Amino acid sequence: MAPAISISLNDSSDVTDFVIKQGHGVKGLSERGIKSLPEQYIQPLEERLMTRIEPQESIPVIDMSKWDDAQVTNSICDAAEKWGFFQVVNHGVPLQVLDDVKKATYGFFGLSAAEKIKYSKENSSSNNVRFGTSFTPQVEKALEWKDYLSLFYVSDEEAAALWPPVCKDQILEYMKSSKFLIDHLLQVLMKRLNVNEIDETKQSLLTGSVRTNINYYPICPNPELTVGVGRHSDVSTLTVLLQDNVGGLYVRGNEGEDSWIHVPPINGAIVINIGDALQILSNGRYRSVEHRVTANGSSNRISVPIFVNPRPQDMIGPLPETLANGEKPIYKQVLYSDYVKHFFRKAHDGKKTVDFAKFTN
Ligand SMILES: CC(C)(COP(=O)(O)OP(=O)(O)OC[C@H]1O[C@@H](n2cnc3c(N)ncnc32)[C@H](O)[C@@H]1OP(=O)(O)O)[C@@H](O)C(=O)NCCC(=O)NCCSC(=O)/C=C/c1ccc(O)cc1
Ligand SMILES: O=C(O)CCC(=O)C(=O)O
Ligand SMILES: [Fe+2]
Repeated sequence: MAPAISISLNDSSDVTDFVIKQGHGVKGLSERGIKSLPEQYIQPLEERLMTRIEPQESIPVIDMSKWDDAQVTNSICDAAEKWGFFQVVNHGVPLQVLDDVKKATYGFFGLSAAEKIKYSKENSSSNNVRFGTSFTPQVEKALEWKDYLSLFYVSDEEAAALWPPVCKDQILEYMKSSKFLIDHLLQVLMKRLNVNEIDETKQSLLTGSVRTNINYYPICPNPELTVGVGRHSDVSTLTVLLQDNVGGLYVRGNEGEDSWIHVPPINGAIVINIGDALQILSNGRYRSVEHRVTANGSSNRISVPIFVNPRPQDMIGPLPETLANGEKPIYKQVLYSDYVKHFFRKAHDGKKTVDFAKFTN
């Protein structure tokens, strides 16, 4: 553990300097043993309280061993319509690959601040590699208790040149081993929308670009006052999310106001969630559901989401097949990179991002 250094926690600009400018992240604050949460991390009450946690509810866990079984494919589509979230087991991604990427995540965040800061927005030689903290600290009124590294995949060559050597191979392997699962899930989901053939254009809309994040949520001195990640829905088509065994991910449930369901860690399982792009492409049939991560007072937590997305230059809107029976389009056509920029330009704001793509009469 790093030696104690004196930072004045009453002075929020010192904290910002230490966490953001020097690259220590909230992990650095946590490891310095701070006893109370710096004020800029204190979230408004309504963002930290979950008035109704449904202990008896859970999102579906789908055994993928019989890939093509109608029961399996139906439960995938049903889950995407009802919950927007499910877990998969026997998914074909080797458990060793999952273990390796978790270890590599610890490897990256275990680097010194001086090493990690090389990948910050200010220092990174490419926009495709970014180490950061919270979500968009420049615009957030209250910060989130999370550090991350975000990697936008262009090619193996670029990854070899730009991604941190300590985690590059393991992340690439995880992305590659998940490809079959991703393609299969999307094929199944498309079939219910009467899309029977995924041509090149559709392939691009569904899987044209991939961004993988590694997230680190260090032990927090006052977990009840802040959040790991605030309420948001992903802007992806779908997200393949690996979590460790700590827990703390909550998904908005269907039982009225402020109902939340915990996503329990299951060894070897992968969480799948529908993102805004697929909600838009399916004209609202598949749901991109709000989720959040609590801060934890006793354990560090990591997660590794693969965001499968349209390409930035794609126009997204309801697929023609979803409108074939006269259904009215809920969403207009939007340029995907405009949509993503809109998401990153503001603090987390629940499900509001998708309004950007809604017809406003
Ligand atoms: C619109 C992008 C992201 C960037 O466009 P660009 O025109 O090349 O411009 P920049 O790379 O300079 O980034 C534009 C802005 O996007 C923001 N940004 C660019 N990536 C990032 C970044 N990973 N992090 C946080 N700001 C960023 C960043 O704010 C930046 O603003 P600026 O402050 O002016 O540099 C473009 O690369 C793009 O469309 N990528 C394809 C798809 C993509 O990455 N999709 C996102 C999937 S991520 C997702 O679903 C959920 C993510 C998430 C993440 C954290 C959470 O807490 C919760 C959820
Ligand atoms: O850490 C998690 O389990 C979820 C993180 C998340 O929602 C995200 O990165 O979009
Ligand atoms: Fe998310």
